[in-house]
Amino acid sequence: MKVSEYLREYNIKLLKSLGQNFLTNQKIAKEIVEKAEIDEKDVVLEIGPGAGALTEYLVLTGAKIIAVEVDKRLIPILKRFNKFDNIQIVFQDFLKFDLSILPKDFKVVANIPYSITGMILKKILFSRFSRAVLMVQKEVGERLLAPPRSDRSFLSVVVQNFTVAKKLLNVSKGNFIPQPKVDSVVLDLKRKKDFEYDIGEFWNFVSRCFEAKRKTLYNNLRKFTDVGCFSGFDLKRRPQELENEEFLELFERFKGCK
Ligand SMILES: C[S@@+](CC[C@H](N)C(=O)[O-])C[C@H]1O[C@@H](n2cnc3c(N)ncnc32)[C@H](O)[C@@H]1O
Repeated sequence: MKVSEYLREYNIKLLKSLGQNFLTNQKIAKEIVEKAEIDEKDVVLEIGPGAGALTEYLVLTGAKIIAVEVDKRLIPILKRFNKFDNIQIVFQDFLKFDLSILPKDFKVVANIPYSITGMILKKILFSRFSRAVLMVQKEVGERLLAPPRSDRSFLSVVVQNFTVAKKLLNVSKGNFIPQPKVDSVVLDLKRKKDFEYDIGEFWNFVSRCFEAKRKTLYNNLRKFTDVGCFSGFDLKRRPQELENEEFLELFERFKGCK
């Protein structure tokens, strides 16, 4: 059955507040799962399975799938997966879901609710994931991948230092019901095994460097640390102008100085 038929059969009206734009194009769902290169030894987290568009293909990989969905109205639609013994569907708010129960190096494949993208990303990056294939709003995805000296945020710097990040697919808004206002992209975030810092500390540091994006690094840093720690560094630049590696260097200095 098609996604729209399931929704009609169970009389479910999709909610904007839960970011419920369901993927209707099965070819795209299949392609996303193929590009995630799942094998049967993997444990895969799906956030927000919705009516199961991606789940259909995830379950066929033979991997162990844990799907976390907040909307219990979708139980009758998702119960069709009960016949598979490699999937567990948990009806819970993902933001309250305990990721520490998943084994190290688990993967994430999800078309996430856009209104909580930042919180979802934070939770994934702070976990023991190895790779995340995520559909996000195009503008958000492009900003996450934005290089130095373009319109980027602290999250672009964190994501690009902590993972090898690239775009896998463009997905236009016509492939969803209801149709969202914006297009989407699918990102591939592969954790860098050699990132040697505490992600929480690095996250806080970079976010403070970007606190006032239009101000210089000097002005941002002096609010929380001794700028003397960064001697020899050109602090007259704005945070968007630095290379990713320069943030690692700044962070090293900051830690050494504390
Ligand atoms: C963009 S839809 C994607 C649905 C489906 N995966 C697809 O591709 O068609 C986002 C899904 O996330 C669910 N969702 C929203 N907030 C959530 C939360 N806090 N925890 C878990 N699921 C959530 C929504 O109910 C919805 O099913």
